[in-house]
Amino acid sequence: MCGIIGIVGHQDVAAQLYDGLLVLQHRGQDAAGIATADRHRLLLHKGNGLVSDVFDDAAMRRMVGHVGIGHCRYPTAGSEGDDEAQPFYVNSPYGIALAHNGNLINADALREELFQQDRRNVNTESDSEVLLNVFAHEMAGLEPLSAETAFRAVSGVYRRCVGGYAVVATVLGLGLVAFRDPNGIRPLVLGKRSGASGDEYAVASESVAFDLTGFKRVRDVQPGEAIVITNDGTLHARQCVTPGTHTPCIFEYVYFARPDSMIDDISVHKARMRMGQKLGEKILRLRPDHDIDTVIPIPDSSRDAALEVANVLGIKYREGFIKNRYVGRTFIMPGQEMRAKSVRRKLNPIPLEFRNRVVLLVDDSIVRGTTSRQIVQMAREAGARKVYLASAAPPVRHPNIYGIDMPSREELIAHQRDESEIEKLLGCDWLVYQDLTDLEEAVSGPKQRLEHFDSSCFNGEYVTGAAEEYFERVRRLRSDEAKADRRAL
Ligand SMILES: O=P(O)(O)OC[C@H]1O[C@H](OP(=O)(O)OP(=O)(O)O)[C@H](O)[C@@H]1O
Ligand SMILES: NC(=O)CC[C@H](N)C(=O)O
Ligand SMILES: [Mg+2]
Repeated sequence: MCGIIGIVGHQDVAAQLYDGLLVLQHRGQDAAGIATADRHRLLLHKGNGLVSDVFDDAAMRRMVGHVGIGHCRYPTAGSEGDDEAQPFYVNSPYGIALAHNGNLINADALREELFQQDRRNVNTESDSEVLLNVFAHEMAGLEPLSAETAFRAVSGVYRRCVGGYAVVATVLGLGLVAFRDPNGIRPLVLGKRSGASGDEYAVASESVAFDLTGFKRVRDVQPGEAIVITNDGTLHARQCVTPGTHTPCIFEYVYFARPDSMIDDISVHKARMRMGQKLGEKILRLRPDHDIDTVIPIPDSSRDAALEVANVLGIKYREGFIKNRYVGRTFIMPGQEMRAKSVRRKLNPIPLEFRNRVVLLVDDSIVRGTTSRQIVQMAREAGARKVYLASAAPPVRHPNIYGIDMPSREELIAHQRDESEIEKLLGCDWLVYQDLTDLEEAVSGPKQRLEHFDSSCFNGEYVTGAAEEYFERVRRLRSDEAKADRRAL
């Protein structure tokens, strides 16, 4: 799940893009990049690493221009190489830089089509470079360069690109173009700031990016909608395709997004608290006479839910695991060996919170089981009498194909296993998962703001459709085994 941001201001925007990327860092730790547009040039700096590693003072000083875009990457297609860091750039037409959050599921066919039919070469394995070339091809030949022509080009992208995508692009001589896939699977939000020189606009994956940069959240970009902010700061918006069913990715609320973000007008923090409430109620239904002494969250992402589980059960909430703040998120690391090592480096128990107690550990989700397996073991070694485990999301049984790197069913601990088998594998005394209807209701909230979700990793229903060969191909290219083989080359 990458993070994207775009700003059109009245002064140089690179420093603000940098600040925005810093707070979107949780969405992608592998690579980062910024492109700014001067009057006659696009300036681009990108590379592998955290935002703070990729940019130093010298790099930042070069990045002039009052329009720009930024990206932090969590690879879901192609390689982890720095040539696939984003934004990507094409010089024709006009000079366009583009950054993308999501995944195209027809990238191979498009790549072929671009070469054979549009005479364009995509020089990496990245689906985002494919998307850029489709957009560039659709822009080529449209005159004059204006918001109108950009909207027509985005309509062309919608006709051709299938999958989950939220996109920011800067077009030299025009300004900023941003759009969201027809099902609104990936998030994109619009912000505004009024200054002495007039209004300034920003778009970002999550509203939290605005907090640090002084923008106010205006609204979410709608599924199938494009926004163009021209160099003079004028905002244009257009529905460029008949929207499909709006199915935002439910995993954003479960894990990816920061709790201090609003996505599709829903507070992630509140959604997680409601997940905890529902989960607590389910535990009470299943075990009215439970013997739990303490509820312990698995930091970071489960905290909101765990606190509410404790409230519903009416028992103590204790921080039993201390997180090393210098270790990043383990789930979005590229290889299983690195993920497994990082759990122990990242989390350490406080034994007195475990000794002789019956503990209920709460996590937001169990995907490969890397975290929970080790955490249960740590809780036992720290002296817990019994270790129960609760997941605020249902079992993850299906691959994600819209921008989360869960390519292979075989890597998922819940694949072809029932809950008692998973319980044994994780080594806990009792395992309880949230039900999908409860999760969806928790996110939707009392105002029922959303009716449908992309819950494909839980129920195997893919809103864009996907052929079995696609899953096979993704598994072949992106399983942990395939990635390890590539790294060994
Ligand atoms: O079953 P797994 O494959 O281990 O994946 C699930 C775990 O990974 C994530 O944590 P992560 O460490 O990435 O980030 P966090 O600090 O935000 O919780 C998530 O919150 C779960 O703890
Ligand atoms: N997680 C994402 O949004 C990834 C974007 C793109 N598919 C890449 O791999 O770079
Ligand atoms: Mg976690």
